[in-house]
Amino acid sequence: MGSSGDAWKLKDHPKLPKGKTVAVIVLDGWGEAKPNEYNAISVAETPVMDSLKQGAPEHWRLIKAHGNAVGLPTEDDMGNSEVGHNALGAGRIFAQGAKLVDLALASGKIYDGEGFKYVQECFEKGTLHLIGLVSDGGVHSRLDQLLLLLKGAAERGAKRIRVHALTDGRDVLDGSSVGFMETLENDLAKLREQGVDARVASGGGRMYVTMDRYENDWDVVKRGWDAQVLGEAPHHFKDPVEAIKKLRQEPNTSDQYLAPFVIVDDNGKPVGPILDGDAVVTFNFRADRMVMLAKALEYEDFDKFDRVRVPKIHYAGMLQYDGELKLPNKYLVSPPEIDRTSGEYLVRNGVRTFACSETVKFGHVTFFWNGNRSGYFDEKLEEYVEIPSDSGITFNVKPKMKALEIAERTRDAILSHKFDQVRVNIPNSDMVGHTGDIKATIEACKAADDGVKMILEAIEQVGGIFLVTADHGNAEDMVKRNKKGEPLLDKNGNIQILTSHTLEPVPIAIGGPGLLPGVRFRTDLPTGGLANVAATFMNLHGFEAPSDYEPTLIEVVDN
Ligand SMILES: O=C(O)[C@@H](CO)OP(=O)(O)O
Ligand SMILES: [Mn+2]
Ligand SMILES: [Mn+2]
Repeated sequence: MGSSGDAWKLKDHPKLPKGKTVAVIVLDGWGEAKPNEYNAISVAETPVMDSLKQGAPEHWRLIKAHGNAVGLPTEDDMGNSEVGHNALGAGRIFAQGAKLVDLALASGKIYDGEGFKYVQECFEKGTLHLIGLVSDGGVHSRLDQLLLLLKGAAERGAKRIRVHALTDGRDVLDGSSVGFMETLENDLAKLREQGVDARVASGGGRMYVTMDRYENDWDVVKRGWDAQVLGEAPHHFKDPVEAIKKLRQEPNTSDQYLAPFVIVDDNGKPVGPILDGDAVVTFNFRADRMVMLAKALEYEDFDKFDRVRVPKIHYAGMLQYDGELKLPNKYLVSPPEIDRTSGEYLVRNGVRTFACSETVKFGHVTFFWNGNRSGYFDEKLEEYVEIPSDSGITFNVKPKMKALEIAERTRDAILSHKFDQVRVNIPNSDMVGHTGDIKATIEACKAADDGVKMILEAIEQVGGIFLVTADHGNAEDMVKRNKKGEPLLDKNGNIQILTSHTLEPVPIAIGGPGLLPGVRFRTDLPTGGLANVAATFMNLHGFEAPSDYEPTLIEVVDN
């Protein structure tokens, strides 16, 4: 594409009119699965979503939201918000971070780049610190990638390595952090045998330590900073596996919320604070939950918490997490180049756009939607509204979250006639689903359905069009299953709760008084996925999608 305005001009759709208000609603973590007692969506009262389903096959269908359809390495990879919203917004499938890191490690190219060379400069005199999520969840990071990186760094001169491990239990089963830490410890022991001083230095649960997002709660990042950089934490252990086992016995805790700890030597001294002259790599490939730490590590001017001591380090991210902020400046693997997103096209074609969610998902319908880019394309045509999320709680205690507030603001945006597209993420089924609390998740699904109802009523009033879909599954299956699909029990005979996303497809529904009677889902795209949605809503705005976009899901038949 050239840089002239013409390059952005979208062709008129031959049959569909312009000027309709289009609501694009993304239910986070709302997949489709057989009804049963562990399917919180089927158990919940969801009259609006149920009624949309009655519109099948013309106005309701399923689309793929996991694996290759969203640029992940394998069909066993569940979907997630980053890849899901990237695909929804970009209308094309990009090889995503997980895959790009796999390729860079396999070819060895990761070690030839500027980012690795930059951290390597510290290997002679300093310590290499690796900070990130230790699990095989594949949403934010992968343990096998960390192990390869450890080995590769040691082979290339790292003599002293410290891992700052965040425990998961959200993309993987709660309790699995013990096993992951054992695997990591095994590999570190092998490195020690080879003369590399390699150890775990600190740890903590991802939701309580470090991995906050969209600046919802800086205390989370501060707890991590204290442990990782300053070597200060409420709990001291000599052995990280023992640390996890012990801390898991505290009341009301889980892998996700484990208290921060540091590993100390025989004299009680922390083994791995981050010091001047050290190198740091944050090994998560996914952006949202690393951006805040990246700012703390990289920015000279920083007032979000008192860093106490700011070490002079060489810092690189596994990827660059924010292309617009160029954050971090150095990185090991180039991120997917998600360009020419639907958001940018539509704005450049005059479509006035409103986007809204609460803090914990705000960046999903802005940053991820726009190809991991923060900020507006055209301030005059866009308004992004963030409803502040509650912080410091697990969302099962408030399963309604801010669904009502999101819906109200969106309703008002629709009724104001100031926007052509209103785009929202309703987070409940995902955020509460991740807590593993089935009862609360059922309430969450009802709250999301209520939110959809309010938005659809506003669309009805203005004669608009709606498109309702989801970014990946979560709440539709809350139990770990065997290959036959039967619920798995733990050694006490209790079901194993599934806190993670799933591999299930997600629904997509279209409708509203502004939808021409002849518009219906095509039948020749049975494998359609999230990346087909952008062309679909571009059509609903009266435009043809760019030719390299994944094809639209709809056709217009003459009645
Ligand atoms: O909470 C998150 O970070 C992920 C799960 O790891 O969920 P989502 O992709 O829905 O944001
Ligand atoms: Mn999501
Ligand atoms: Mn999620």
